[in-house]
Amino acid sequence: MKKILVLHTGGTISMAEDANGHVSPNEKNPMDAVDMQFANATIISEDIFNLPSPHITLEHMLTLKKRIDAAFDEDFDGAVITHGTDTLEETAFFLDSTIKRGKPIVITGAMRSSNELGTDGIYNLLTAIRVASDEDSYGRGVLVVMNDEIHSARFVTKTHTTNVSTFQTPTHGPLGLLTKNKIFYFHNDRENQHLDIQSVHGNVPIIKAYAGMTGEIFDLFDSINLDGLVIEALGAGNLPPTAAHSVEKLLAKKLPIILVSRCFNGIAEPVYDYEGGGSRLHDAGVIFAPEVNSQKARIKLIIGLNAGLSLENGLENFMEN
Ligand SMILES: NC(=O)C[C@H](N)C(=O)O
Repeated sequence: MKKILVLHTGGTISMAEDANGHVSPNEKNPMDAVDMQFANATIISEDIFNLPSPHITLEHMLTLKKRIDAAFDEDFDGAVITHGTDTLEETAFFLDSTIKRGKPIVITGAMRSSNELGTDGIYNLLTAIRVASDEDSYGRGVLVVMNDEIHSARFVTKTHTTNVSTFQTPTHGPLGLLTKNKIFYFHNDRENQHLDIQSVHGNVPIIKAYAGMTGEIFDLFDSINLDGLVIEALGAGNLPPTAAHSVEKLLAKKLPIILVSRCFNGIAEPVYDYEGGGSRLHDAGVIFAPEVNSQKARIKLIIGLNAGLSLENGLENFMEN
C-alpha cells in the first residue's frame, strides 16, 4: 500500500463558476470532497495554499519543496500537487530542479472549474494519484499529468488558453500516457541537475526580441538593480544589431544574460556569425540555455544564483546543461 500526500495549492481545479460565467476561488476547496478510495494507495490531503496560480511566487514554490522534502523524510511514498495551470510549469520545473529524483512527484490542475460542464479536475486528480502510486513512476523526476498524458516537468508547457489538452511537450513529446487500466511510459527523461537551495532571491526579468528591436529596453535595465536577464531571442538565437549592441554593454557589467529562442519548438544554439548573430552573442558572453523556455530559464538562473553559482563559479556550465 502506497502512502500519497496530496497538496492543494488552488487554481481553477479548486474554483467555481458563478451565474455570470465568472470563475473565482472557493472558501472551501471542492477537491476535499472527492472520494479518494484507491486499492493500492492511502491518501492524506492538505490545503497548503488556495491561490490562483498567477499569485504563486518563488517563495510559495520553496514552501512546497520544503513540505515535500519533510513528507519524504517521513513515510510518504509519493506526492501529488494540484495547481493553477497558468504557472504550473514553473512550479513543476522549480521542484524538478531542487528535489533529488526518487519518489514520484506529480502535478495536475484543471481547465474547467469544479461546477462547470465537462469539468476535468476530479479526473485529473485521480489520474495524477494513479501515476504517483505506480512503481514505474519512481525516479522519473517531477511529472505533469493532465488529460491522460504524462509529461516531464522539464519540457512541458501550457500551449492553449482554454483547451483541456493544453499541456504539451514541444520537441521532445510526452513521457507516457494513461489508459483506463494501465500506465505506459515510452520515454526515459535524462536526469535534471538539482540544487538544494534554501532561498529564492533575485530580480531576473524576461525580454522578448522582435524585428526592429532597438537597444532602449536594455539601456533602461542598465539603471535598475538586476541579478540577471533572460532574452527570448529570434530563431536559433539571434538579435537585431542595435539590441545586440546594448546587450554587450550589460555583459561588460558582468550581468548574467541567458538566451533562449522565442520559437515554440527546437533548441537555441550559437550558429550565426553576423552582427547580432548567436555565435557573436555567445563569444561576447551570452549564455545559451538549451531545452528550456524563457520562464524556466529564469527559474533555473535564480536557483543557480541562490546555490552560490556565479559567472566566475560554474553558472555557465549549470545553465548550459
Ligand atoms: N486553469 C487554471 O488553473 C487557470 C487559472 N487562472 C490559474 O492558473 O489559477
